[in-house]
Amino acid sequence: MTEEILRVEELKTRFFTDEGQVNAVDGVDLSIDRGDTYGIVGESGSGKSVTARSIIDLIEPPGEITDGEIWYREPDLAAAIGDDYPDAIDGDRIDLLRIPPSVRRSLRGSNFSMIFQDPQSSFNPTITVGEQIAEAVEVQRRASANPRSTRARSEQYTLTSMILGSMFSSRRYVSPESRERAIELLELVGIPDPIERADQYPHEYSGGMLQRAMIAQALAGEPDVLIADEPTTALDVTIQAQILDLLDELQAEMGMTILLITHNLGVVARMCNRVGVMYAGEIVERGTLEDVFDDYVHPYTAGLLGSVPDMEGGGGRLQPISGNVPSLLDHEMGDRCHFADRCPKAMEDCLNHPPEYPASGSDHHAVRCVLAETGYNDGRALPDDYFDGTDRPAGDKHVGPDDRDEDSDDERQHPPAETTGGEHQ
Ligand SMILES: Nc1ncnc2c1ncn2[C@@H]1O[C@H](COP(=O)(O)OP(=O)(O)OP(=O)(O)O)[C@@H](O)[C@H]1O
Ligand code: NI
Repeated sequence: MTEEILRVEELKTRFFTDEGQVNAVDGVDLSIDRGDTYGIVGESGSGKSVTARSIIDLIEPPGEITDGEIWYREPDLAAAIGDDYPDAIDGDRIDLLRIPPSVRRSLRGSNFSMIFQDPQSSFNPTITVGEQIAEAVEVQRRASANPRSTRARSEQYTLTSMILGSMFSSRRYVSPESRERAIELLELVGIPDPIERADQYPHEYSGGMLQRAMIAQALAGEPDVLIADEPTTALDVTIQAQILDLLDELQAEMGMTILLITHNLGVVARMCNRVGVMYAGEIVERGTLEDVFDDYVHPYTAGLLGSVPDMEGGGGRLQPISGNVPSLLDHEMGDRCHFADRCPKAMEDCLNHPPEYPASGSDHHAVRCVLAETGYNDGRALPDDYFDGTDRPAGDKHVGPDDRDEDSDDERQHPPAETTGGEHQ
C-alpha cells in the first residue's frame, strides 16, 4: 500500500530582484509517496533547489512563495491544529502554506530536514561536531515537549534535563542524553570512533566524514522527509557511492521519504523510484523511473538522457544540450514552451505554453509538451532559424541581483506589489 506523504500543487516561488521578477519555480506539481525517493533532475538554474527550499520553508527575501499548495500528510498534526486552522486541513493532510510561520518552522528538523552539497555550511567551525548534533537533538526534544508536537515520543523532557540544560552554556552539551544521542547518530552514519569524533571540530573531518556528520545532524529529529540537495556532488566517486549506500540503508531502517536533487542521472537511476525533470522553473516530465528513463516523451528529457555514457562510474552527468539555459526573468520568458528555442521538434503549437498532458506508461507519467498529445508533425515544424534574432537573452546560472551583467531597464521591471499573489502568506 502506498500513501502519498507530500503533494505539491501549482507551487510558484519568485525572487523580486532589481532586474525584475525571477520566476524560479513556476507552477510545480509533484507527488511523493511515503518511503519513496523522488528525484528532481535538470540543468543548472532550472529551479531545483528553490523548489526544495520552498518545501522546507527556507526561502528568504527577495524570494517569496506567491502561490500554490503543499499538502503534507501527518494525522497527529492535522488533528492538533485542525480547530485553529480549519482552512489548512483536509482530512489528515495539512497545507503547509496556510499554517502560521511559527507552526511551519516547528516542522523543520522533526518532520522535514535538509542536507546540502557543502557540509561546511551546516556546521559552525568553532563548535565540536558532537555538540552541534546534540543541539539538533535538543531542539527536537523541546519540540516534542510541546503539546503541539507532531509525534508522540516516549522520552519526556524531564526536570533533570531541563536543569542541566540551563546550567550548560550553548557551547557545551545541553544534556548528557543529547550527547549520548549525538554519539549514537555518528555511529549510525558510519563514523568510526564516534566518541572521540564527537569531540572534534569540523575541520578535523574529511569531506566524506563531514557529509556523514551532516546527515547525522539532519536525522537528529527523525524527520519524515529528508531533502537532499546534491548531497554527493562535491565528493569523489568512491565516497559518493558510500554516502548513497548510507542514505539507502537509513531509508530502509527509518522508513524515511527522500527528495533528492541531483545533476547526475546515474544517481537518479540508482536511488529514485519517481523522477521529475525540471526546466525553466517547471517540471516538464514526471513519472516513475521507468516512465522517464524508458518511455520519455519530452525532447528535453531525451536530450538529457541521450548522453548518458556511463551510468555506473561517476559519469551520467547531464550533457550540455545546445542552446542556452533560459532566463527566468518574467518579462523575458514569454508565453511559449520555454524549451522551444532549443528543441529539435519545435512546432507552431509550441508557441503556446503547453499544459501538462498524461502520457503512456504509469498513471504518474505526465509531460508538459504537445508531443504527448499530438505527436510530431513535420508540416508544422518551425524553421530552424525561427528564434534567431528574436531570441530572448540567455539566462545565467544563479542570476541574482549582483551577478547579472546586463543593465537593468527600469521600465521593464515588475515591482513586487504588482505581482505577488501572496494569498497564503
Ligand atoms: N536569492 C536569489 N535571488 C535571485 N534569484 C535567485 C535567488 N536564488 C535563486 N535564484 C534564481 O532562481 C533560479 C533557480 O535557481 P535554483 O538554485 O533553484 O537552480 P538549480 O536548478 O538548483 O540549479 P543548480 O543545479 O545550479 O543548483 C535561478 O535562475 C536563480 O538565479
Ligand atoms: Ni541547486
